[in-house]
Amino acid sequence: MSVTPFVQAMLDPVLTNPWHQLSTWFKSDDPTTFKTAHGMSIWDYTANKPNFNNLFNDAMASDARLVTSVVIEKCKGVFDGLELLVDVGGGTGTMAMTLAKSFPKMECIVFDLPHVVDGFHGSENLKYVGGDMFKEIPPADAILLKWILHDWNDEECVKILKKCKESLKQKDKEGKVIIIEMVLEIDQKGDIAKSTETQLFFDMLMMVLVTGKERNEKEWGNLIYSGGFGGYKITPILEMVFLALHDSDEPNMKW
Ligand SMILES: C[S@@+](CC[C@H](N)C(=O)[O-])C[C@H]1O[C@@H](n2cnc3c(N)ncnc32)[C@H](O)[C@@H]1O
Repeated sequence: MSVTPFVQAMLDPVLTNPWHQLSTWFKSDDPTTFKTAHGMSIWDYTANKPNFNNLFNDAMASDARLVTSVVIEKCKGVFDGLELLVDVGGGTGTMAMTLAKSFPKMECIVFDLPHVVDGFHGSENLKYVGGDMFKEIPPADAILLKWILHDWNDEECVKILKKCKESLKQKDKEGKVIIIEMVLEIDQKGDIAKSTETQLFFDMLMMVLVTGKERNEKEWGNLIYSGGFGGYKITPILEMVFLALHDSDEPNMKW
């Protein structure tokens, strides 16, 4: 399992140039340093530059390979019994493919921007659907958001979570949103945790490339409740944290 594609993408001039524009960005009204450097958002850039689109999607896929196996090993119960899961912003489907194989009774939909999923073919229980998560998410009884919310500011995240809630409501049963993200941590003695340096680097990366940020538990809680969800449970995996939300007012989630 190699994360070389991830490192290659991070070191590509398209992603390193924005770091050199910080002072210009600071004096401008641009939402991101990426926009100052390239004149458009990273998502418009991937739509317009097929080579970069491939590089970025391969980077995400290599990271997904690493995380998926751990998620399935440690959190199998989260997926047990689900009938239809939509991986929102699921890229080229690395995570959903593994989930579809591991849970053959569960239908999986990879939902992403059309230029990301165009040309991909699914299998018996895996489908690719192109669309915009700010407009409509296909109906599901579970929604997966892996490395999605950290790309967006609070207002945008609340919009995404409300769209998730609408999608879950269209199915006749209680649903859940499964979020794979990091939670910024400070340990019980008030010292910074081992992974804090990496987490803070990712926080800066989000500031440079997109409108998002990394969040601590309190910030996650605020987002989750503002998105209309009544409870959540956090399960640590690797240096990341696995969060699940319940589509109910029940604060004590179980699985
Ligand atoms: C950081 S990547 C995460 C990809 C994948 N979930 C993973 O962890 O490997 C964010 C994804 O969100 C997708 N995305 C961005 N804006 C979107 C939108 N409006 N609707 C659907 N997907 C979107 C991007 O195309 C990209 O695949």
